[in-house]
Amino acid sequence: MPRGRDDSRGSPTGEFDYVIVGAGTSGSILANRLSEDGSTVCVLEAGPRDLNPLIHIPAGYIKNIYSKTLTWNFSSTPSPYTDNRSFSLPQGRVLGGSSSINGLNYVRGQRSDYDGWAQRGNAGWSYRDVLPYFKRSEMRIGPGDDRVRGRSGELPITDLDWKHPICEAFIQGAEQLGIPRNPDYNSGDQGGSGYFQRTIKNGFRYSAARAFLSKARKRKNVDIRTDSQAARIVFEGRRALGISYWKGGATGRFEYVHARREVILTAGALNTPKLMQMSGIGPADVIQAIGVPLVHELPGVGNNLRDHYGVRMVARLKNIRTINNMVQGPPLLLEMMRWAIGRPNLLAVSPSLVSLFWKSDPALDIPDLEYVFTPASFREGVVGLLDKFPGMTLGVWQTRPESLGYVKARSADPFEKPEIQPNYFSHEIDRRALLGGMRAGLKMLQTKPLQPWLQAVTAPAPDLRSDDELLGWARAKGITVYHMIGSARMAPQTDRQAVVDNELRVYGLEGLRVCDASVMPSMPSGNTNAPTMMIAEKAADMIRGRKLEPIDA
Ligand SMILES: Cc1cc2nc3c(=O)[nH]c(=O)nc-3n(C[C@H](O)[C@H](O)[C@H](O)COP(=O)(O)OP(=O)(O)OC[C@H]3O[C@@H](n4cnc5c(N)ncnc54)[C@H](O)[C@@H]3O)c2cc1C
Repeated sequence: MPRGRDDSRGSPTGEFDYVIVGAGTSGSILANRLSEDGSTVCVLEAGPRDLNPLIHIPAGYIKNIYSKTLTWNFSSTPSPYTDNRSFSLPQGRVLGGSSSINGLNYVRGQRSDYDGWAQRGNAGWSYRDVLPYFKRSEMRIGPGDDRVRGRSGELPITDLDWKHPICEAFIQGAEQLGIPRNPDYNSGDQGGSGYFQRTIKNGFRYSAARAFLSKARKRKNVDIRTDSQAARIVFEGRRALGISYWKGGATGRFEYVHARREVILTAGALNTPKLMQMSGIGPADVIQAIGVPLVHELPGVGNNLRDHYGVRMVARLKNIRTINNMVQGPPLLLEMMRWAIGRPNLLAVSPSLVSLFWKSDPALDIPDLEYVFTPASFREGVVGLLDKFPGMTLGVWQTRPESLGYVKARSADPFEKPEIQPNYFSHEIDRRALLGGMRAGLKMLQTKPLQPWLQAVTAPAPDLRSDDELLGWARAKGITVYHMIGSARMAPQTDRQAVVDNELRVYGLEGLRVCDASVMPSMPSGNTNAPTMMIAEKAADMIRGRKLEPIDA
């Protein structure tokens, strides 16, 4: 019988109060919080344990995002808006999920992101409501206003300790363009530039698994099952009863775990909608096409997928050593030694060092662009290899994209990859914003403080400066920023695309919630790990019938 069409549930392997599918950013937090009071929790994770040392050394990022074993190896369907290119879309497939392979930058977004979620009918998700949940996870090490920053959570957030003159010159140059320094872009007031805050402490990456799951793992009431890939949510009528899954891959054992209270989906914005569709929840045509019985029609499952789409502008430098020259050959040994003795070093930095949030149009009242700056540059057309000469890179993306994509299961086989169409750059607003971002970025790369070292801007090439040329370059060279969200959208039931209510319960069904990046109603203005953590923290309280007091700050 083909995989996934097997009507049996699989061999029973016990029952728990909660069954969580996916031990990534959100699943790790939920496992930790839900087991605090003695409730029993089973966590199913398709990937392996996080034993690979490159997960834990921040510089390992550059290898692991291309790992065949630690990611899902997904790629996008080509689209004419991005010159019919297919994008590699890595998602973590290991304990910690994408937080084990991500770029380590901690960014909460803007006050108006969450106020916007509430205004669109999602009561309880305004900035004042979500702020206590951002704070609860966080162990901020460094300056910050304690009204908005957490000090006693599980996740260390540190400042960059490795400095480079080009970074300072870039920030000074931005100041000369009227973009102020911002001492804390996570304070609720995002505009300006400064250094990224990172999920790194003492030279090590703090994935959600390291920060949260490691605590849950020590409890007897928690069972973490790796190499266990959910194949189907099992229903009795409209109630989710448990999960059928493959232990040990496609040739392994087919098993079933029962949930006494709830099944919680935290498989990420690509796998959660795929699992729902394979379980008969989603758009009727998609369910019919994959040949599984329709359990509940929800047209929004898999739709409303958003991601950030950005470009990397590059300049060649002279008379200075940049990261390019410091991590190739013998200088790398020096950095390794510095890492080993706990001195500031290049193995313990996030891939992007300087942050800058600004506006694509001066008429806007809040930033709509995120810039990431690093004194390093990649070889043109070569994945993951740095230039041999000194260089600097300024990436930019529009923070709140309007382009909408989708995810569709291609069959009922859990091991078949889904069709993913992000539709990057398909919306005019996105193209206008990125054009403004490129124009401002080119100025930022050529300010007076950078002149002593600047040789030439090499990408986009100097002969590409008209609107059409820059947009053409962005279409041809743009990249994913790996921030998939929105494919199981939280919205009031009056919205035809709504998948979950404001307590993250799946509409029309019982005992089933989605608590990961899929539920975001719109893109927060920044990277998505911190907002996903906030969602999981809040979900844990909703499930337990608790609530932290809102904070007015
Ligand atoms: C390369 C990369 C770089 C990034 N950089 C940053 C950054 O610098 N800062 C930032 O804030 N954000 C960043 N992000 C985004 C951020 O990491 C994600 O938004 C966040 O981790 C999403 O959390 P999640 O819980 O929704 O999903 P994930 O963390 O991806 O977790 C999903 C988990 O579910 C498991 N799973 C999936 N399907 C199944 C199944 N059927 N059965 C069992 N288990 C399953 C997966 O293996 C995975 O472990 C980056 C992401 C990537 C991929």
